[in-house]
Amino acid sequence: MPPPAPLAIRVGTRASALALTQTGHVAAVLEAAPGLSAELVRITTDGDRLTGSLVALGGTGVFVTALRDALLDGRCDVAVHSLKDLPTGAAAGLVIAAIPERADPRDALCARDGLTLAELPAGARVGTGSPRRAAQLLAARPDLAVVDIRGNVDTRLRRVAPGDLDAVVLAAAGLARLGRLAAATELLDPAVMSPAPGQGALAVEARAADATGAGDTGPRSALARALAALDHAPSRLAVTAERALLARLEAGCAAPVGVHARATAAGLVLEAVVCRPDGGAQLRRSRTAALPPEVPTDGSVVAARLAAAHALGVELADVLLASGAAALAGLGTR
Ligand SMILES: NCc1[nH]cc(CCC(=O)O)c1CC(=O)O
Repeated sequence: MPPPAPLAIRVGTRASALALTQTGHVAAVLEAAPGLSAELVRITTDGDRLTGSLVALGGTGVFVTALRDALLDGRCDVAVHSLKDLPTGAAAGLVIAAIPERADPRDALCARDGLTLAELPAGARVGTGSPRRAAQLLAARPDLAVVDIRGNVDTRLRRVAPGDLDAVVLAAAGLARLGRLAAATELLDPAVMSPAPGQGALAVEARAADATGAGDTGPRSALARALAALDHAPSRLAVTAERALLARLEAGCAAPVGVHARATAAGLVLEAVVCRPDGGAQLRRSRTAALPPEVPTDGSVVAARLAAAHALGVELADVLLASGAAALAGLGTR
């Protein structure tokens, strides 16, 4: 008998250069899995169509709602998102089936003439559309003029030009995926510029029914197995803590909140900042959780480690809330 035709997986993606690069990586992994082939399905989201500032668009979900709708009505089988654009609230019927190995979560300063943040002249004009980046820039350098910008990575990089901006701040991961990391003049220390929750990570979303059953033998389980193999446990652990903090703070991706999780010998260290939008005040706090020792093959240990990471995010959020984070950053009011 000839081998069965591969199961064709339709991979939903936004059509930006960054999204196509990210999705291409995931599609290539699925294509290489036994029994699968992959094709891209381009979906236009509100975040691509509308040109207002991100804050005015309402923040949460502008880049993902159309992709989720396409998954739910069967126009695609998996959808690839930048995890930091994915709202923390669960979508009924969908799961984050894989979080591939995370790239560098840091933000990058892309300045003229190779300048670093400390070297920018007084009053320099720095572009970002992110309240989180704006507030931390101003906290580090109150003399800077922060300019609200939008657009894809290349559009933003082009704004660094005589008579326009002296610098922009972009995610290092996005620059790297586009082959533009050379434009970075400084990778900003998270102690100065705490990244967005989940920055640098991708989320592969799928219908719950397709992502379970990795142990079965039917054709559908080939997808479940491939997604499980694509998942990177340390990355999922880190972003679980970061997103638990974001959810507990009731902060969207447009909130002036930064957080960064890293694994150390002592356990998972979570460091977060909540800023007043003008950068005039910020709360920086950190907590560490000792995790149960890793046993990758034991599902209950994996679940216990994720639960501990989630609890760490909630705990650190509560520390911040007890210190006045909600009033400082205007959380829960949008
Ligand atoms: N909101 C836009 C967006 N979503 C994900 C990335 C970069 C890649 C990543 O963080 O994974 C970017 C661009 C940027 O912030 O510079």
